[in-house]
Amino acid sequence: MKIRLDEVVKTFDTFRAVHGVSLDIESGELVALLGPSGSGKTTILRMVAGLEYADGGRILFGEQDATDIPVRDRGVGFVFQHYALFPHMTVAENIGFGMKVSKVRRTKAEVAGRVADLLRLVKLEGLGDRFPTQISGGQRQRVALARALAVDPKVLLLDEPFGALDANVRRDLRRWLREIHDELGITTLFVTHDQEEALDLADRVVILNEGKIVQQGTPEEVCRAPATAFVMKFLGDTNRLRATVKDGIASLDGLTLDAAGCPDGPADIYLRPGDLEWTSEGDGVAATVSRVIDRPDGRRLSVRTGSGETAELDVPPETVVAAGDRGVLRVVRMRVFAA
Ligand SMILES: Nc1ncnc2c1ncn2[C@@H]1O[C@H](COP(=O)(O)OP(=O)(O)OP(=O)(O)O)[C@@H](O)[C@H]1O
Repeated sequence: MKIRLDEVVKTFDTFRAVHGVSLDIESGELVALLGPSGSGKTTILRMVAGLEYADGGRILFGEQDATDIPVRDRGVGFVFQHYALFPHMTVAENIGFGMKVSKVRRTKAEVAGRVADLLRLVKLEGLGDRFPTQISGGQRQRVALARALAVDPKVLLLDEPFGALDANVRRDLRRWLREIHDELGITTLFVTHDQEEALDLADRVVILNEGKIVQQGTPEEVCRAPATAFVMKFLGDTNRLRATVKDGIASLDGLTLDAAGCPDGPADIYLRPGDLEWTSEGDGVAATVSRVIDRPDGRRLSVRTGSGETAELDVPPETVVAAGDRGVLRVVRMRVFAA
């Protein structure tokens, strides 16, 4: 099922939470809505679900205007952050619940067969008789997904489904969700404020800020060519160094860098920790190491430049360096935006 949002607007009292959002989600695509808290992600998801009405623009399911389709006929499955499993029902009863209340009539044996298939799909065979309090948080979210899938949704909506789980469980669950998505091919809209999760999971990432889409593209596109300083900062660790641009050339502590397309005047140079190299001499920005932080996969240096700005960069684990060392920051790649 293809979904189209066309200039969708949502206002709560006087506060505009969504400002004319247009977005196409292709059939079978997994799209992540990514943005900071309050950027309108959940509101957009709720409008697609029919739990909230847009007060401007249109939402289309296929060719049909969604406002003409009652919520229960939209064929939407949901999973929310806080597992809304029924505590007094077993795992199997939770998964089967939607089928029992559905318009599609199924015999007891059909429901039981489908529940068994879903338990296998979400790798919870043997746990059907447990109650939600007798399984882990990650297992509960898998039950919630099985319950959402039980009624053969055409669209799957997931709102921070792994938000309450610890980092390792989250990583496992998102890889697993991706596998399930690849197997079933259901059009999926996934809300998260976690960049790593969005980039790891989605075919396409839609980045929101203050109720507007600021950029959308494949993970590769948004990582390689962030459209604005906001996207650059939001997608991961960055250093910002102040520079001046004149005729497409940025000057930074005596170093000149290509800034084609950036208007003359003050500018910010953004560099990720992996965009800088540490050398003892050569072309670059002179700096002094203020701190070395050891990590399993390398060493992170905090440095201070000659003009007093700070930056962080990563060096291989075997690099011999200590606080107080002087050296040069070599710029491997960078982005420049007008300040
Ligand atoms: N029912 C409501 N009444 C009034 N304001 C609301 C309502 N729902 C959401 N908002 C406001 O709309 C804005 C967008 O909220 P929304 O929940 O969509 O953001 P979000 O990006 O999902 O944030 P989070 O990651 O914190 O869940 C926020 O400023 C929020 O306070």
